[in-house]
Order: sequence, then C-alpha cells, then structure tokens
Amino acid sequence: MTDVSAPAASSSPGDSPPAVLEAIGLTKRFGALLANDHVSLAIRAGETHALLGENGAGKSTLVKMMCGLIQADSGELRFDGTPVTFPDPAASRARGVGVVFQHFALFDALTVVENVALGLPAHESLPALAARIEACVHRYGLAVEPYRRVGQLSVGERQRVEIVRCLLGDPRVLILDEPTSVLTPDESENLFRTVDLLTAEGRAVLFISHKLDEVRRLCQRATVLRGGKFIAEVDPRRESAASLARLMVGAEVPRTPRTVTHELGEPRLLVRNLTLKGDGSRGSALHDIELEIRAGEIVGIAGVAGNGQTALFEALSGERLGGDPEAIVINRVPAGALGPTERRALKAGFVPEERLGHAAAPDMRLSDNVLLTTHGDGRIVRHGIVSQSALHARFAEIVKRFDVRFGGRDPKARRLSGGNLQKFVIGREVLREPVLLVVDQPTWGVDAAAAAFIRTTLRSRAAEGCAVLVISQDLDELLEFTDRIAVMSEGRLTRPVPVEETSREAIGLAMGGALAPAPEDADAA
Ligand SMILES: Nc1ncnc2c1ncn2[C@@H]1O[C@H](COP(=O)(O)OP(=O)(O)OP(=O)(O)O)[C@@H](O)[C@H]1O
Repeated sequence: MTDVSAPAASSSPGDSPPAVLEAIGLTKRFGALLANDHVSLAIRAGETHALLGENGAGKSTLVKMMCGLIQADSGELRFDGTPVTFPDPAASRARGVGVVFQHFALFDALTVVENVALGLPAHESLPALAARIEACVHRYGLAVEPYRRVGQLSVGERQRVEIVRCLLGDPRVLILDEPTSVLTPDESENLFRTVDLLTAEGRAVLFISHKLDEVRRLCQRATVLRGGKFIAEVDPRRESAASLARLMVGAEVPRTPRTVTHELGEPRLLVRNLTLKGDGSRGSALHDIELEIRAGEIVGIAGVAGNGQTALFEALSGERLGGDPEAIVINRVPAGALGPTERRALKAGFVPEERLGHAAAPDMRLSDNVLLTTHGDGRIVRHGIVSQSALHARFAEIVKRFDVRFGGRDPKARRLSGGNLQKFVIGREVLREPVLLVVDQPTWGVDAAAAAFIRTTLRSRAAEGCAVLVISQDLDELLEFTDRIAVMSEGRLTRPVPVEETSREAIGLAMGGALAPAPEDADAA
C-alpha cells in the first residue's frame, strides 16, 4: 500500500502541479543533535501537503528553515523553481510564505485589529484594517471579531487571528503548524473548508498534524520524517492511519487500554456552587459549577474552546481566587481561598494548556523547571535547601520514564519540541504522585505513540488512587479513556455522565449549549 518515494523535483514530472516552495537536502544540527538530515520537501500549488513525524522528528526545524526563522547548515531552498535564501521571516513573508505556529505571537492586552496592525509595515487606519479583516473572515469562513481583546479569546480563536493575519499578506504558501490540535471537531471542519478554499485558489498549504485521519481526508501528499530523516512521500488518501503511524514510528502504535472498572475511593475534589465573575480583559465567568471526582476515576470535560474551561482550570489550580473557600475542597481540605503552592501541598497537580510560559518557564533549564512545582516536595527541598542530587535524580527519572527527547544535557525549556515539552510537564506532575491531577489538553501537539503513553499514564495514576480531571477539546480522546464526561458551555458545567451512557451526538449537542449530555441529565434539570 505504501508508495515510498523521494519527493519529486521542481520540474514536477507527470501530472504533479508545480512546486511553489521546495526544500532540497536541508540539514540542521543543534550541537550533537542532527535535527534535519538532508531533508527534501516540495509544497505544490493547489495542494495540501502533510508533514508527519513523531515528537522531535524535526518538523518544526524544517518549517523554521523554510521560512527563514533559522538558517540551514546546508541544502537549498527554491521558490518557483529558483534558488532563494530567506535571511529572516520578513524575507519569506515578502515572497509569500505565511506561517501559523503552535505558539501564537499575540498581545493579550490589544484587540485583534491592533495585533494585526503591529505586524504590518504599511500605515493603514484601524477601521480600514478592520474592514479588510472582516472581508477576509467572510471570504474564508473564519470567525474573528476585529475589535475583541485577544486576552479574551480562546486558543482556537487566537489561531484564527493568526490565520487571518497571514492571509492578509496574500501568501502563495501557507504553513499551518498543528492547527487542529486546539480545535473542536466543528472548528476543525471549518478550518478544512478554509484550507480547501485556499488550495482551490491555487495556494499551496503545508499542514503539520498528528491526527492521521484528518491528514488522510485533507491532504493530497504527505512527507514523513523520522529521527530528522526523510522517510517517505506518500499519498495519504491511499494509506490507513495505521500505515502512516507505522511510517512515522517505525513500529506499531499501541492503543490506550480501555477504561477499567475498579472500586472508587473517597472524593479527592469537591466543587460546590463555584461561581466566578468574568474579569473583563481576561477570564470568563463560571456559574454554579458542581463536580465531584473520587479517587480512582477520570472525569473528562468537553466543550468548545472559550466556554470557561480556562477559568475553571485557573479556579481549580488557585491561579484565580474569588469564590467561597468552601466551594473547592481538595483532599477534604477547603481550598477555595488557597493559592497554587498551598494546593500543591495538598497533593494536587496541575498541567495547564499552554506549556511554554505557563506550564514551563521558557528560558529556564529543564531541571529548574522541575523545581518550579516540586519545591514543596520534602524529597527535593529539605529545610529550605535544594538537594541538587535529588532534583537531578527526579529530572533524570522524568526524562527516562516519559521518553523526553532533546539535544544537550539540560536545555532551556524553549529548546524542546512541543510534544517533548508536554511529556516533560506531564512527567513532572505525575512523579509528584498527586492524589488529584487536573490536566488541560493532555495531548495537544503530542504524537500518536506519546499520546497513547500519556493516556495510559493518567489511567495508571487513577488506578493508583488519584482523581484525574481532564479538560480536552478532543472528544475522541475523552471517549477513549475517561470514565465520566461533562460538558462546559457558557461557563456552566453539565453533570458528568458515564461514558457508556452518552454518545458523541449527545455531547455535541451539549457543547452547543442547548442540552445536557444525556437524557437522564435533562430529567435532573
Ligand atoms: N534551538 C534548538 N536547540 C537545540 N535543540 C533543538 C532546538 N530546536 C529543536 N531542537 C531539537 O531538535 C529536535 C527536533 O525538534 P523539532 O521541534 O523540529 O521536532 P518536531 O518534529 O517539530 O516535534 P513536535 O511534534 O514535538 O513539535 C528535537 O530533539 C529538539 O529538542
């Protein structure tokens, strides 16, 4: 089935459309690590080309070289068949290469139109720019409101702002780095429609994704990297998700074991009538949240981004206070008025959605990032003094058990690939042996094998008596490995129902805000 071949050259033999942007034999080394080893890739007019590979396979490195963010050690770039160099991203943008990265470069305090204006060289009045944004939004079906403050937007909305920002530059090539990992199924569908419109106009799209089913639907070509090397160029429509995963991983990808039933223990998290006001620039309101999670179970929260999931995470982690102290009880202790460190001392662990900047400090070394959430752990800090040997032992254990891959011995967090940083953050929290673990988007940007590993790890933590709360926009993920699912909509949470008693459709309806996720819930209401 797999038609493994080297990518065609820009001459585009046969019926291949012409290549717009091509990488030919690009090589990039970071110290001892060969991140890209003679990698070639041709992105063609009117096509959506997938770039696939495990975490750390070298995808972002390749993209960064193709847009001038970093320079290749050797190899060549061609644009419309002609050799080209991009000394910086502005040079690639000027030729018509637009990139939407996983980490958005937007200012929270500014509105959408102000953010977009910042990136534009020409002087244009804000109303004129807002009108252009609205025209673009209309043409490509992207829901973006020019005058909303970016700090109030969900991750999915921020992504659309970045896409609009790129499209205003009228790119010939659009590179989307894991665009759907933060989107709901509906939002993904909308994005696919946008991508189809763009390719129908003759633009070339490079689509990086770990979601193989959507790659098979959307893309006409896929390049697979493994360990920094080009492995194959295939037609994903003629592959199965399993055969693509095999190419990426070089072996079979394990599945998360189905939910096991076991005795549930005492409540580790009790949320009663938790209500928070929206705080204007940041953070939505929460209304009468009720939730109980017992030792041994995993509860999932589904919902369209921007419906209060972040506010709920912040309220649970203690980053946002303001409710009644009794509204949140962790491990039998009223915790509503406690900050994050005090909640950690109650053996709670938190993994926020944004790994760079929130879960991990970008410019701190990984070992120091371990210390950030383990300083209350008597095994690492004794009488206020950090035991360097214990800290490094913990760091080494996280890296080994969670298969965190990077170059060097103890790099800064920002040097890690997105998926490897996620594995690091999950590992750091899990090895603290929490009795309550709250995880927002556990597998965002993580490859299939690592995602399965993370889910299995969370399952094992639950089996060891931890209560786990998983907030995820990936409904398939929630259906695969949680015990009960609730839906968040407009700051309200439905009552969690056992996974086997609900359905995709019921959850989808509840996500729309109209109904509860199961008939019994409607009765209760
Ligand atoms: N600036 C850097 N300095 C040192 N090592 C780096 C740097 N950038 C990337 N790396 C390393 O290069 C390798 C490839 O990383 P890259 O980000 O390209 O992977 P990726 O395929 O995009 O992974 P992911 O799917 O997790 O985002 C990783 O091992 C990463 O740690």
